[in-house]
Amino acid sequence: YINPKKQKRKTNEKAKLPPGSMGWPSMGETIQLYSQDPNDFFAKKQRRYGDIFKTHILGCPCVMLASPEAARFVLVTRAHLFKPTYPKSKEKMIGPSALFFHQGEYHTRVRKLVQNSLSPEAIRKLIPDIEYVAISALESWASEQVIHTFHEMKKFSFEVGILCVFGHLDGKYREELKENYCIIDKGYNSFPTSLPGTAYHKAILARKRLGQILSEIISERKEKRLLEKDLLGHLMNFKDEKGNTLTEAQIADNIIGVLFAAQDTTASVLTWILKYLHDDQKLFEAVKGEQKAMYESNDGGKKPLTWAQTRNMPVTYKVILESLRMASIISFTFREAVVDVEYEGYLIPKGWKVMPLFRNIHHNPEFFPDPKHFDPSRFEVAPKPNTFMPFGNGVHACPGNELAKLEMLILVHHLVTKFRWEVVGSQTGIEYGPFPVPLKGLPAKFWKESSTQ
Ligand code: HEM
Repeated sequence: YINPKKQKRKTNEKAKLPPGSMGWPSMGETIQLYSQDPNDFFAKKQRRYGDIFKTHILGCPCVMLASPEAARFVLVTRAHLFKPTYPKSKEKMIGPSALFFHQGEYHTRVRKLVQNSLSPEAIRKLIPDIEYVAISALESWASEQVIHTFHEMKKFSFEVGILCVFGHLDGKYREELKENYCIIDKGYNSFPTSLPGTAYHKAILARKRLGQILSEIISERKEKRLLEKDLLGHLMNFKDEKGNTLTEAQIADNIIGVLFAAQDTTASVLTWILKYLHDDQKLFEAVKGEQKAMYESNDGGKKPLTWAQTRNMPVTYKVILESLRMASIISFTFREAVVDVEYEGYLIPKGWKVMPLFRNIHHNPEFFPDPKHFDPSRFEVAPKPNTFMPFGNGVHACPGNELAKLEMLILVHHLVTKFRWEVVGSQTGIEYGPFPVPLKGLPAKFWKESSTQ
């Protein structure tokens, strides 16, 4: 008879830590990570130590995982052994009840509500509204000299986020939300301190204000007894088997969290798409051909796009997938081992962080030949299982992925059928804020195509 508990401990005793260097004990390798392209940092380590290696990041011992199997182990098959982990300052800024900080029953419950409000059935109804937001954005860019593409894309993805969360929200609330989000944006990655006047402190105040605005919106809905099918409606109407509802703070944290998760991510990818299309004329023509055909069949854009049409844009869709792979804007994620875990003979001690390295997997020539080359046709064949995870994997995988793809398709449709654009300046390179975007946010000039013909 073998006692499984003893057996387990024995194996753990034999397991050794993964290879790797821990750097300086206090600062770890943090300085090295931030002083160079983080992907070079990981790629060098991977070449030296293999797919699993240890290091110190932000003062924490950490195991990095660069194989699809290891990422799946942490995010899917053994997800219960690893909890999400974020710096306390970020948790405070977004709100501690937001779903991505949680594991277990509360997470599952809230996630279901978020998923329902972002399901294909829910988002297909938003197509005309998203089209309206996209066209207004494009028209406004065409009336400017030069725009900061990333900033403008952020405005666009925020408006779409608002549509999902609140449906048609009063302009007064929209402006107030935008204003306070901008302040949070500036403070989110700054040094956390309670000193008045600092970007972080201002952001914390703006966060409080966001809570108040949401409270007003909720009161108004309650007064009018509105039963909406948007995310706010789902969260407000929730009742568990015992009749418990969500508190206003839980609702607010989740709404602020979703808007946060939706904005910079989608905006960065859209900025990359514009750069890739701009840099490859043949590709641009192929996308334009596909979209123009649809535009013509919709009476020159008089009829709105249908859900079926958005599901049938194979050329554009592959450009989106390849942009997600190339840019891999979420290069990695963090979890923390809740017990000692053994993987492939290696020990991951309790309390250590683990980081599945999405970007390294997406740029591994074994899964994506010639990985630095932008080639949408590689997606004519489905990638090998678990090698393509731009939206993560498992219990915390992105519930907004269909919406993100839908809004990107819609924006590209209107962009290539009616507008042209030129990137301004000759800078090439990447900026990290913290998601990678083209240098200076891709300054560009837009114009309406008809005015050049
Ligand atoms: C191209 C755009 C986007 C990308 C690349 C992206 C990527 C991701 C990734 C990789 C995760 C998982 C993180 C982890 O496991 O640690 C995630 C989670 C999440 N995303 Fe997205 N996302 C995008 C757009 C959106 C949008 C538009 C929304 C909402 C409208 C959204 C809402 C969320 C939420 C709420 C989570 C947390 C889910 C959970 O913890 O259960 N995302 N996203």
